[in-house]
Formats: sequence, structure tokens, C-alpha cells
Amino acid sequence: MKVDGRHIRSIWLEPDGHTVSAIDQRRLPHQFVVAQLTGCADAADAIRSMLVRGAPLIGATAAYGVALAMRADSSDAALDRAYSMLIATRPTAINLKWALEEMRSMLRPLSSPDRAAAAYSRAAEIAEDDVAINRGIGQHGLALIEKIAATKKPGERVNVLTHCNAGWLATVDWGTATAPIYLAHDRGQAIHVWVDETRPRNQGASLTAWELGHHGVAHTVIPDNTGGHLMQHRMVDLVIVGTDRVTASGDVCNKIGTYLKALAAHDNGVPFYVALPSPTIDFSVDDGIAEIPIEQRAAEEVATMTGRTADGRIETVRIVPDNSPVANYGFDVTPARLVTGLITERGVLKADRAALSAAFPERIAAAAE
Ligand SMILES: CSC[C@H]1O[C@H](OP(=O)(O)O)[C@H](O)[C@@H]1O
Repeated sequence: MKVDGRHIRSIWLEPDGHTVSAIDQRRLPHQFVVAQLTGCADAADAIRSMLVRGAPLIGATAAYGVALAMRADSSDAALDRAYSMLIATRPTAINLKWALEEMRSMLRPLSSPDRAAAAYSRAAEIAEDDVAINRGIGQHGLALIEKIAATKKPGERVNVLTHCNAGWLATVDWGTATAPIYLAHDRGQAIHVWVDETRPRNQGASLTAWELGHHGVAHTVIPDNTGGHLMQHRMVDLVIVGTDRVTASGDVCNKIGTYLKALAAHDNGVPFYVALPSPTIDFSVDDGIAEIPIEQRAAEEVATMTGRTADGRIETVRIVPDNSPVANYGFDVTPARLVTGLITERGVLKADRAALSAAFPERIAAAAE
């Protein structure tokens, strides 16, 4: 999307044909820094440290990580080492495993000298497919926004609440939850976004707000606990969030706090939509609460805050007593019964097995293999 009028993506291949560049999302919103990934270990570190984050972008980064590995050593052992290194970076987003399986199954049968070029080509395809898929999600989600807009007075804004960052920074471009928002904005639809700050990493405050601001989309950053109040006062027309893994039965795993928004939406009759590309569907699991691994991250992410001081320095301060234990669960699972619909590249689907299987029969077949 646009940054200071310039079109940019979250990750790209440099003209040298092998260096992979990515926006360092840990530095936003106060510093725009681009990191160069020149080896598989760089890609693994980038995912683990959340230099890059967001399910589809994690998948694309991992795919390029395999390509970087094959450039250095295209043996079977190196392919297995790259898979093992990358799969261990983060456990929840299924796009990571999906991308790595795609790369390994494509590369394994090839002769060693052919693997590096094939890996870069497939990684680029995964990135380009993500962009096209998200544009499709945008089109299907736009129809939902326009339907709500038709019930409003001329010029009255459609108010969307979103949690965490499922924006273009979480993907290669467009985003998932934000794709319908960007399309609506670009078509002149009056729209406003309530942006959950999303503790503890503040992806909403530091990433979603930054993206929307650069694209000129009206938005308001709110503490995570505000959404229910806004919904009670009819200030939210719909909720659109992203996801890191959707089960075959439509359960949705997403950033911690999503489940609470779904409960508030359900209680107030506010439509709760989840935007996702099909690689985020895990047809091998059914019960999200029982089966999806929930990442637990370092205590420091909760115990400290990083920001810009009045004189422009970036500082980190502790906000929790030194001896207080901290729990840092990264995700939660929203049961399908609380999900109004799944916005996919093939349409808006009911959150159930029948709808997902009918829309993506090829994925059912693959999961059964
Ligand atoms: C479009 S997927 C975005 C998804 O990923 C985020 O998690 P993280 O920032 O920890 O990678 C969050 O769950 C978003 O909804």
C-alpha cells in the first residue's frame, strides 16, 4: 500500500535476485527501517522476533527463507534443516507450515542444481498469490460494507472495529481485514475504523493506525477494553478481524482478545466477520480450543512498553513490578458459533465445515492425503 505516496509492500526481492528485504515492523510507527534477509537464519530470526508478523507474511517470509537456504546449500539435508529451523519459529499461524510444506514438496523431487531458482520462483508466486487473494477478500468484504452504507444517511460513516493488525503489514499487500476497508475508502465510501491498540505488542496502535493514517483512512485508536462499550452504544456497525488459523469447523484463532470482542459483538447483535486467505484454513483440525497451539511469548512484552520520548528518543520502560509474574498468551480461539461469516477470496462463507469444504474442495483432498 501507500507510504508517503509511494507504493510499497511488506516484503520484496531486491534486484540482485537473492536478497530479501522486509519492513522491520518492530520499529514502527516511529521509525521506518528496512531489513535485509540474506540467509535462512535471517528469515527465521525475522519471524521469531516479529520483525515480520501476520500469518500470510510469516508464510511468505518462510518461503523466501527456504529459497535463501537453497542458494547457500541445495542438498536434501539443507532442505530439511531449513524446514526445521523455520517451522520452529512460531507455532500458531498455520500459514507457516502451509508455506514450508509447499516449498519442500515442490523442491524435494528436483535435482539439487535446480532447487535455488525453483525456490525463489515459488516464493515469489506465494507472495503474488497473497496479493491477489487479499484483493479478492477486499472485493467480497466491500459488498458487506456497502450493504451497511446503504442503511445510513448520505455521508454518514460506516464504523468498523478491528483488532490487532490484519493489514497490509500482516500480508504481502492489501491485508485481509483491511482490504475491504481500503477498497471502500478508495471508492469514496465514508468509513471510520476503531483500532484496538492490542496489548501487549500493540499491533493496532503501532501498525494498523500507521497504515490507515498513511492511506488517509479515518480511524481512532482505542484501549482494548473499549469495544464492548462502543457496541452497546451502537457505535460499531461491524467487526472485521484477521486470523492465524481457522479450523475445518470454522473456529477462529486470532490475536488474544479477539474472543472477547466476538462475545461483545454477539451480545449486541453486531456482525462479526473474519477475513482470511485459504492458506489460513487448517482442515486437519476441528476443535480450535482443544487443538490449536497457542503461542506464549516473553514476559518482557507485557512488563515493558517502548515508545518515543518528548525529545524524540525511543525508550523502553518497565510498567510491572520487578517481582510480579507475567503471563503472555499470544492468541485465543473464537468458536464458530460467534462468527457471522468468513470473508475469503472465494466469497463470504458460513463458519462451518460444509461451507469451507464446498468452497475449497482441493484443500479437503490435500488434508486427507
Ligand atoms: C492477516 S493475519 C494477521 C494476524 O496475525 C497477528 O498475529 P501476530 O501479529 O502475532 O503475527 C494477529 O493475530 C492478526 O490478526
